[in-house]
Formats: sequence, structure tokens, C-alpha cells
Amino acid sequence: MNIAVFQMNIIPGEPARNREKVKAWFERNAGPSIDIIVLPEMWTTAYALEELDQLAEPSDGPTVTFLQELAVKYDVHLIGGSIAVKEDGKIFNRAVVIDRKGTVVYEYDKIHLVPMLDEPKYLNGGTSSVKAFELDGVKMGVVICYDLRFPEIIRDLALQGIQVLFIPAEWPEARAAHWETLSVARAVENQMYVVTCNRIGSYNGTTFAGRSMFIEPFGGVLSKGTPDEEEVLQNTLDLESVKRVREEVPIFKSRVPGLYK
Ligand SMILES: NC(=O)CCC(=O)C(=O)O
Repeated sequence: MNIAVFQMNIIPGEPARNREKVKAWFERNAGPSIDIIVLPEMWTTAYALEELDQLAEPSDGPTVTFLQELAVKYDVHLIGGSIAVKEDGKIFNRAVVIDRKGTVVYEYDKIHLVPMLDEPKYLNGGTSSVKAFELDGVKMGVVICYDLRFPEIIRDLALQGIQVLFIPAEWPEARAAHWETLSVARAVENQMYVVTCNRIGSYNGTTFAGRSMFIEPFGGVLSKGTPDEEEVLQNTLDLESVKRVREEVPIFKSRVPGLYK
């Protein structure tokens, strides 16, 4: 399974221009050797929070339609990062997963909103628990950025059987060490691949950390993006290694769930 991550900069408050950017990137990079493409958090708007009320789209709006067309055209599955979606007057930070036929197979609203970036003032937290989804018969999950700090939801996904976790993000440089350490920790403690896609660049006084990563189930970092350049990270996942690591250190067999949640 070949996966490509687009570690991109985002033009704040300009969904159409960001879609053009992603389209041009697909034209240069998408091809038959890639099975899944991953985009970052809030990649159409960035944290233009004051404008979100105007910018947020319905869940079948122009960005999701655009991603569906790309998925079909390039015959690729998409972890379409997250976008601001408006439903019943409420705005959610929503991850969208689209398969190569253009079908939306999973949507997830970021549960934990980031106080340090003022998210709770402008957005609503998701009210549904995390669920595994399948692409090419492999169980996978997605959580968004700050959700990384909540190991319980990721363990929940691991117990649902996922082998790969995706994390679209806009994680600031100020806490880059947490980003790297926690991403590796989630891979090690759940013995699965963790694939992260963080933005680069700065907005409104915050510089973002880049350093998107592919981490294998034993905790090794297969590749890591730079802190400040747009780039493509690409890796092939060996899903047998999930099984091997789980046999070598059998934590899922050693668990004693009667003593904790
Ligand atoms: N966009 C985010 O969720 C940022 C999370 C963050 O800044 C942190 O956890 O630290």
C-alpha cells in the first residue's frame, strides 16, 4: 500500500485558491503508483476563524465534490484532510475520507477543540465517537491534530482493529516536540502505522511545524518532513509488520480490560 502525504502551506481564507493548489499538486504527483493521498487539517481555509461562518461549506459542498472528482480522475483514495463544514448553523472541523470511486466512506468531526488556537469560540466539537473505516480491505482510522493528545480515542480505534492511523494537522512549531513524541508514542502503544500530515507556514502569529511523518508499528520513523518546506512524503506500508510487531510484543493479548477502560 503506497501512501503520499502533501505537506502544504495554506492560503488563509481562500478555499478556491487552495483547491487550485491541490489540483496542481495532483497533476504533478498523483499517479498509478499511489493508493492513498493525505491532506492536512483545514486545508481550504486555515485558521481564518473570524471568516469561517462565511467560508464553511455543506458536507456536499464544492470542496467535497472537488475531492470526489480528483479521487475518480486519479484512481486514488483520499484522506481529504479536514475542512470547515456548516450543518444546522454549527461549524465542524471535519475529516473526509473518499475512496477511488468517489464515494465518501467516512466523515469524522474533530472531537477535541484547541483552546490555544481559540477553536472552541468558533467551532463545535464532534459528537460521534471514532469509527474504523476500510480502504482496499484494510481497517484504518483518522483523528485530527489536537485529538492526538487523547490516547483513549486512538486505543478505541486500535481495539476496532485498525492498522493505520492518519492524522491531518495544523500543529504549531511552539509544541513541535509534542507533535513528534506523541505521534511516535501512539504508533508504539497501539502497534500500528501512524501517518501524519501537518501544514507549514505561518498565520496570525502562529508558525506551524511541518514534520509530517510516517511511523511504523515498532516506532521507527520511516520518513519525516522538513519544518518549513512544502513537500511530498511517500512510503510503502508493509501491513504484515503490524502482525509481526503484535506477535513479538503481544500487548493486545496482555491487556486486562476488567481493571480499566
Ligand atoms: N490544530 C490543532 O489541533 C493544534 C493542536 C495544538 O496546538 C496542540 O495540541 O498543541
